[in-house]
Amino acid sequence: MTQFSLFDDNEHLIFPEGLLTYYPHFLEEAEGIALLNELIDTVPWKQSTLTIQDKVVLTPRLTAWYGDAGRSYRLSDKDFTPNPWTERLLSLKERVEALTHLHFNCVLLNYYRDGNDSVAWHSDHERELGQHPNIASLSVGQARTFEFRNKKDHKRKYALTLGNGSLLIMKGDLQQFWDHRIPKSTRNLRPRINLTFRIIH
Ligand SMILES: O=C(O)CCC(=O)C(=O)O
Ligand SMILES: [Fe+2]
Repeated sequence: MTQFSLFDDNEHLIFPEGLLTYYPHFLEEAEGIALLNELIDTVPWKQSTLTIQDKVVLTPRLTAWYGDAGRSYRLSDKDFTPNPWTERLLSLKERVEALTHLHFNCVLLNYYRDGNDSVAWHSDHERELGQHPNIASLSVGQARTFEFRNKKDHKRKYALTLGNGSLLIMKGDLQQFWDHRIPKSTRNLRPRINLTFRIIH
């Protein structure tokens, strides 16, 4: 398996090195699509709400958490109990760990049903994730654009396409200095599921 830094050539002069590692073919094409279909059918998907300027709105995607049994997690000052690991998700976690030599105790699944689904600008920089969280992000299904923007200088912006079966490792200072998002698209997009393996302390 080849491993390469995303922002080679000119771009790596601007984008700090060591913040991202991208494996375009962590899963083969067919395995990615099989995983997509299995997860669409078997995961207890939920659509949560968020409050924007005193208005309660539905999150524009479906989500599910899985994690180590027997403990609940605290994230963004909310307590939640994850679903227990399934064999499939545990074996994916172990493959990611074997490749990256990192360790994870939970996974957040995001299901983007079509181009209307999205995640807004944010960083995963919660106290519970630690100062320099390593997050492993596995994507299956429809390729979607993933954008980064420097928190202080919004003109410093990068985009990359996260394809079916790809694995993106986000590490170091990335969450501290950069926001990321999956923008909506007016194109007619097929479903995509993203799995972010994390450690919650
Ligand atoms: O779907 C993606 O690739 C990103 C998801 C994400 O940023 C998150 O769950 O925090
Ligand atoms: Fe994120």
